[in-house]
Amino acid sequence: MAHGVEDSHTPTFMSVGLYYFIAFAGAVVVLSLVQQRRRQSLLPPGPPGDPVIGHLLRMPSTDSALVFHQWSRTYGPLMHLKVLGRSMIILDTYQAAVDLLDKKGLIYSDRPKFTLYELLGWNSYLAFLRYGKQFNIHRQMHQAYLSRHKVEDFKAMQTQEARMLVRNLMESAPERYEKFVSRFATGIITQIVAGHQITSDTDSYLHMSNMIYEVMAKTGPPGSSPLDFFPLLQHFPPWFPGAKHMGVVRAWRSSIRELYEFPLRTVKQQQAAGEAMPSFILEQLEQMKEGEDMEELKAAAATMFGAGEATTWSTLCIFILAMILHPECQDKAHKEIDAVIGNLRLPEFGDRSGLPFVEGILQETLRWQPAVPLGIPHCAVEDDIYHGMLIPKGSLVFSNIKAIALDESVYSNPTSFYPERYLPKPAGKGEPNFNNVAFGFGRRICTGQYLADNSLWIAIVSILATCRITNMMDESGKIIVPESSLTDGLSSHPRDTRCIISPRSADAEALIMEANI
Ligand code: HEM
Repeated sequence: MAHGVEDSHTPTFMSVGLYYFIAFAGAVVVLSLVQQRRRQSLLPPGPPGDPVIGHLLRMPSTDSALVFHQWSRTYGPLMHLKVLGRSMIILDTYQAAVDLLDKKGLIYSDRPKFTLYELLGWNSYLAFLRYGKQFNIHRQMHQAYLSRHKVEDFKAMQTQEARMLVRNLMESAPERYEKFVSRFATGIITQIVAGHQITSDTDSYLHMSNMIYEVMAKTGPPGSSPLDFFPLLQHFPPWFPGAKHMGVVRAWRSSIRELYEFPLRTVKQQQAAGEAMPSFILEQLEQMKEGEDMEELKAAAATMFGAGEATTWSTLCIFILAMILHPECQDKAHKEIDAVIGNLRLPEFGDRSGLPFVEGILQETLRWQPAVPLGIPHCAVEDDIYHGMLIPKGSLVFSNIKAIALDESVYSNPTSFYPERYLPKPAGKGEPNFNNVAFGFGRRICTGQYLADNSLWIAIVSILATCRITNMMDESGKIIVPESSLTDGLSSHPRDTRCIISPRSADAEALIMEANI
């Protein structure tokens, strides 16, 4: 072979490099496949999914929390689902929720990006904020005004509102009961947030709360819209498969913005006229400096409305449903109230510790049909290992509150409504109260829990002390027994609460009608 002429079989520097590169790339691919396999094998168990789309087509269209709980019976307390490449982890037991969301708050306090809620204009609602500086500001504002200590100041107002609720129920036709319960829930929030008392059906705040209920009912559990998994769908018309929630966005977005603007605008006008009542907004305005940005305050106030009304309203409607179905519980509550309070006065907060059965009714209402059955998803900010299982960074982590309520190892006969279960043994079963579950977990636990607890208790005890809730009859005189099923939304609501609410006695009626409200 002549010098300087390359043998075509001798590898050149370039081709050697190419071999090395191909070998290296191959090794990387193999290694990442091995690693992916290993990660897959570490994921919590879950039902089989489809290629690429995962469990998208298998997601339940109703009763998601219950369906997930049924699946968890096969796959265990930590279940993994995947939708369009995104991991979802469903926590089926109290222990798993506490171990992850409470004890590992640094990892599990974020929220995922909720594309649907962003499109609706709810992106700066505390409940949907990512974990960070803005979250800390909003959370601090809420906690300071709704702390266990501060909510003591609202008890007198809540008692008044509860008595007004009972008077309205006694005087109104059955088809208006739910409206008055909603007015009670909204009325408490408007007084706290804006110092505004609702006195008529045409109140602007009632109109706004109806809008929120409607939007919540039409958009399913949080984080479950196809838009959340596939944001490109926002560019498609509502008739396009998966894009139906764009119809809700288009119809309601501008009205939702009004919930941000209206409360602050009105309180500022009242403040200028020297007529503003004490409220969250007024207190914040008084602490703010001239020219300070108002957006955070608007969002924090709007969140209180959004998060506080529908949940309280739905829980009280669940109580009414439970009472229709369980007259024996009403009888026991009546006996307890008569023995402790008598029939010469109405209940007050000071009576609470003396009424353990009524307390059981409240706890059982929260447990029997939780109003927020899947909580609001948390998001893992880094990979985590729990009992040898991998929870990948970015996973949506749901605490299945409904499943925890149905845990037979904690609650005997869990589907039955049985307030005695909370009484200490031997009178009851000494089972744990549910208010440490119903309001969620960790650093994202409900900021309104103490306020809500008081609103629910005073409404429930006031109704029980003065009214009897009975079945309605149809035209043929047959008793209507409502089904105990709930809608599937950010908060769930009973589908049927048809009943008759009437005064328990002439004395009870007189007490309510003569109360100084
Ligand atoms: C019966 C009534 C209520 C129930 C059952 C309820 C339940 C819940 C649940 C389950 C969560 C999710 C917690 C988590 O992520 O782990 C939550 C969050 C929240 N709730 Fe409530 N809630 C009620 C009433 C209220 C009220 C009256 C307010 C305020 C006035 C309120 C404000 C909030 C806020 C701001 C969040 C989000 C907290 C955050 O993301 O940091 N809630 N609630």
